Amino acid sequence: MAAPRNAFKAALREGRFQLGLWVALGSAYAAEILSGSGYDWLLIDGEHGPNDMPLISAQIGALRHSPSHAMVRPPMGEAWLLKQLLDQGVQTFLIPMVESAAEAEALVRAVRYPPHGIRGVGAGLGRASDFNRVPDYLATANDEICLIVQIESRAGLAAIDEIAAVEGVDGLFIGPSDLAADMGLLGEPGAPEVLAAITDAFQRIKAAGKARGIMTVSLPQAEIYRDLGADFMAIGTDVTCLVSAADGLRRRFLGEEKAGERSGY
Ligand SMILES: O=C(O)C(=O)C[C@H](O)[C@@H](O)CO
Repeated sequence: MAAPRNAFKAALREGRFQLGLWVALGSAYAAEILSGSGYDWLLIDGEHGPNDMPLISAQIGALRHSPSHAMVRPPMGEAWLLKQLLDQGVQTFLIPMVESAAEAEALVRAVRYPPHGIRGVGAGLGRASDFNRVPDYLATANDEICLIVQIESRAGLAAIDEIAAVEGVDGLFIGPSDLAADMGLLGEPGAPEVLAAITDAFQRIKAAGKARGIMTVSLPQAEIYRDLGADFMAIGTDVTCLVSAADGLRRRFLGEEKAGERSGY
């Protein structure tokens, strides 16, 4: 028996668009609720959400048998942290703020067993190997890992061709908010200059044969990114959905807003 098949990675390889949602509430219960909403993938955000290892593990567990694939973004791409997440069963990673091919190569090595990498052997203790019930886990695990690196600075954009050429990087994900901030446009991810940079980045990633990812909380912006050729995209967050629904319900009851007025994302 081999490591579990990574359905998200397979879909990207086959060119099937994957729709996602950001999950930052830090709750396994919320993640389980969202797994019924029909998204192809859910991003458990350890960079900005209040998540630690047990909490991330609980969310991975909640999504384990659901149709929504769990992707995890650790606060940073440290090998020791990736090792723990790998053993908990994380197969798809989104690594923030990658700015060079050397960083990307180190990440590839961090998520692979020797001789291709430096991943430590201990998955028998974790969910990754179904707690040591998957006999061929060690021999097959590398093939099912999907590594997505986030490009969200001018330095990352400058190195994008070299980063995209790294074998073992499956996709490049543009972070419009941080990119805008780095470009001197804090809070303006939809600015024309940022869109021009994203358009150019998408073309370069496509030319390298890698998948193009992005996120937004604006539906009109999502349509623009879709037209630009995004292969996978998150179109909102659990937090913004909750705020929008709760605030909107109260406003509608109080007559401050007509039903549907704030349907938004
Ligand atoms: O820079 C970005 O954009 C991202 O990395 C996504 C964010 O962290 C954020 O917009 C999530 O709401």
